[in-house]
Amino acid sequence: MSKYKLFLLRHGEGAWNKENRFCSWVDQKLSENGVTEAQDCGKLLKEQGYKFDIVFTSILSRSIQTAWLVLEAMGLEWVPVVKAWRLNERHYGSLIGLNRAEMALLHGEEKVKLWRRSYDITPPVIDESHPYYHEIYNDRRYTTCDVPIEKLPRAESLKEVLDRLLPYWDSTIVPEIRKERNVLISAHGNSCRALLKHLEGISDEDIASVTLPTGIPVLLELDENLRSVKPRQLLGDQAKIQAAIKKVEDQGKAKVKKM
Ligand SMILES: O=C(O)[C@@H](COP(=O)(O)O)OP(=O)(O)O
Repeated sequence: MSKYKLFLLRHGEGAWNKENRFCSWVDQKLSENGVTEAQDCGKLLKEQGYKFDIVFTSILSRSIQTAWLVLEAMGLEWVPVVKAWRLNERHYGSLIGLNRAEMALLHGEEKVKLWRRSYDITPPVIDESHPYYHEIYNDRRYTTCDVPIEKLPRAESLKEVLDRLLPYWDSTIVPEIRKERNVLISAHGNSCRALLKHLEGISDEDIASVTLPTGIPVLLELDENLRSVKPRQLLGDQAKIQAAIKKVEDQGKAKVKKM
């Protein structure tokens, strides 16, 4: 029986989503389109009569900005926004900054699909020679985490995302849900996929075909044990949502650059 409702949201389109680059722990703001997506998401939730008592985000700007825009559109600016690195996007290691279509040309679409969607394959780690290494690990936000900077990930599989996210889910988010607070998690494609895998009991194989578009609220209905009891609902125009999912999937296709 459905006892609790929970919303997951992948942030609105970010600048590097648009450029088809692996963004991961690089802190990019929303694109103009991403701002509109987040505002539209808030309007839709308001129209449908939903309210939030607390919002959880990662410590990456695109998820925080999305939460703010959603709350503003709902007239709920006063609602607390709680941030944690444990909701950050998956750490894509040395793939960070690279263009997916170019990687598909170089390494093949299958390899890029494995990197992006397999459950337990960790991409190559980032090291100090990587152009974004210092930008990430010298960022003051990472001194605020519950683990020291040197222990923070250097690359993660989806499984490793779930391993670092679950303790936070259990200790901090679950108690709010059990208090019957209306919770929104504004996070990322892969941190939301990891949580979905856990809540819906999706197999290691089947999670590969779950793709989330930007700016679309995902409604989950959970039972007493916080397990999903109904198929997830992606709210909004279903044809547009399917097209947006296909667009994300196609980001990993090899495209020959026009001369
Ligand atoms: O890191 C990124 O570039 C994307 C996910 O990339 P894919 O797994 O879809 O390749 O994360 P998000 O935009 O949700 O923060």
